[in-house]
Amino acid sequence: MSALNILDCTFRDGGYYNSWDFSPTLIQSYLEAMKAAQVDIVELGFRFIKNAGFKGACAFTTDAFVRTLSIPEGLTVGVMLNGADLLTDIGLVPSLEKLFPETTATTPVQLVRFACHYHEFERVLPAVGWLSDRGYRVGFNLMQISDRTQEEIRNYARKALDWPVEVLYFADSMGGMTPDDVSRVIEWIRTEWEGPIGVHTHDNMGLALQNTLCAQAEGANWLDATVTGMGRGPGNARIEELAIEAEAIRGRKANLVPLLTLIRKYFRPLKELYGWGSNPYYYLSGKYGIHPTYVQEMLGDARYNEEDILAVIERLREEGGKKFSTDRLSNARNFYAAAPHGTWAPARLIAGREVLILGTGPGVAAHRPALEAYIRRAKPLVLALNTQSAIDPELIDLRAACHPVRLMADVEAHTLLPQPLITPASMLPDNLKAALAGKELLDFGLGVEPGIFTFHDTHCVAPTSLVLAYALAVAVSGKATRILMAGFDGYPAGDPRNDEINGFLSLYTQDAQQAKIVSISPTSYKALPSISIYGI
Ligand SMILES: C[C@H](O)CC(=O)C(=O)O
Repeated sequence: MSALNILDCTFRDGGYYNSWDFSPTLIQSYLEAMKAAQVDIVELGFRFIKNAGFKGACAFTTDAFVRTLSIPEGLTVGVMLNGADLLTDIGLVPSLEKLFPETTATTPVQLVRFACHYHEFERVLPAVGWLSDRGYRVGFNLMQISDRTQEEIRNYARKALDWPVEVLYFADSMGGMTPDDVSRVIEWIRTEWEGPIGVHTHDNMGLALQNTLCAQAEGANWLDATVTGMGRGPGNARIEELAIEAEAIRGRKANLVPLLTLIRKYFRPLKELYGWGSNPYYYLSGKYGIHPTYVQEMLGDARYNEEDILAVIERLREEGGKKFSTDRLSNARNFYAAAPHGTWAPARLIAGREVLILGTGPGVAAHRPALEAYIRRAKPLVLALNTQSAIDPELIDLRAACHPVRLMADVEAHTLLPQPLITPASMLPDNLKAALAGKELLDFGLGVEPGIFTFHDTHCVAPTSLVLAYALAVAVSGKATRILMAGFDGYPAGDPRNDEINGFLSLYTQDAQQAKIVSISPTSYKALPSISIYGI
C-alpha cells in the first residue's frame, strides 16, 4: 500500500466561518504546528475566481501571499479550486490562466485539488491536464458522494483514468455517511481505479474520524482533517485526533505540543466565537441529507430559536435541501407562505371589548396580583400566548398559537388547558391537525409577507409569523377597543429578535386608524407604548 498522506485543510474549510480571514501570526504558528504533528500537506485555502465582498487571503491563496509565509521544509502546500469556477463564460483555459499565472518552477504551491459536483466533473477534468503540464500535482474531489449511485461513482473513477489525477477523493459533504457507506464507496471506486484514494469527511453525526479511519482501513491513503474540526457546518475530522491515529498507523511519534498550543491560543477562542462542532441540528441535517450551511446560518442568526430551526429542518427534509440558497432558507422559515384562509371571525367574541394579551415574559408572574385584580375589575377579554399560565386560569378566555413546532411540542398541554385555541387550524400540517383532534380550535388564518400587516374577518397578513403579531392581528380583526399587553419584557440588548418585534410594532403603530396598543408591565420594546398596571 502506498504511503499515508495526512492533509490538513483548516484554512480552506474553516474559512466558511470567518470569510477566510486568518491572521498571519496564526498561519505561521499553524505551519510550524503542522510540521511538528507530521502532517504532510496543508491546503492553505481556496483560489476563488470571483472577488465580491471582503474575504481574507485564504480565499484566494495567491502565489504572492504564500511567498509571505515561511513554509517549513518538507510540508507540501496545496490550494483548492471549485470546479464550478471554471465552467463560466470566461472559459476553462482563460480561467486557469488567470488563477495559475505561474508554473511550479516559481510558485511555492505544489498541489491543486478540485472540488466538483457530479454534474460538473467531466467538464472540469481537462483542467487536470492543463495544471499537470505546468508541474502541479492534482487531486480530484467529488462532493456529496452519498447522493451518487454505484454506476455514477464508477463512471467518475473511470473517466478520471484519462487524466493525470494523482489522487481521487470523495467527500461526505453532508456528513450523513456511516463506515458501511464509506466501505461501499471505496469498493465501487476500486472496481475502476487502482491509484490513491482520498477521503474528506464532515462530522454532522459525530462519525467524521471513524469514517476517515474506516476509509484508511479500506485502502484510502489521503486523509483530510482540520484543527479542532474547523470546517463548514459542524466541521470535519479533527487533525489533533487523526495525528494521534497516524502515529499508530505509521509507527512513528509526532510532536503534538505546538498543535495543542495553537488550539489553546487561537482555535479554542475561535470555536467559542463561531460554534462549529456537531450538535443535534447538524445530526439531523446529516441524517436527512440537508446542506449544513442551512444549520450554520440559522445557528448564527439569533432570530431562529429552537422551534424555528427544527421546523426549517423538517420542511427541508420534506421538500429537499441539498443545495443551499438564502431564499430557500427564508421560505422554509415562513410556514405561512400560502394564501391565508380561516373560518373563525374574532369579532364574534371581541367586538367592542378591551383585549389584554398575555405574553410569556416574566412580567406576568412578577405583577400577577395587580394583573388579576385588573382583570376582575375591568373584565377585558384575556388572550394568552401559547401555554402561558402565570395567572389564574379562570381569568384567561382564549389562547393563541401559530408556530407549528411550538404547537407540536405543546399539544399535550393544549389538550389539558380549558381555553379554546386560536390557531390557523386549516393551514396546519396534517400531523398537527390530527394531534389536536378533540381540542376546540378557532380557525383564524395567517399569511406572512414582509412589510405587510393587514387584518381581515377570518385571517390576517403579518410581517412575521411570531405569535405576538398573530395575537395582535386577532384582536384588531376582532375590533377591540383597546389592546393591553403584559409579559412582553423584551430580549437582552443586542438580540436581533428585539429588532424584528420593534419592526412590526412600528409598522402597526404608524397606522393611526388601528386600536391603540399599550404595555402595562415592564417592556424594553421601544416601539411599544407603555404605562403601568398600577396606575390604571
Ligand atoms: C471537496 C471538498 O472537500 C469540499 C468539501 O469540504 C465538501 O465537504 O464537499
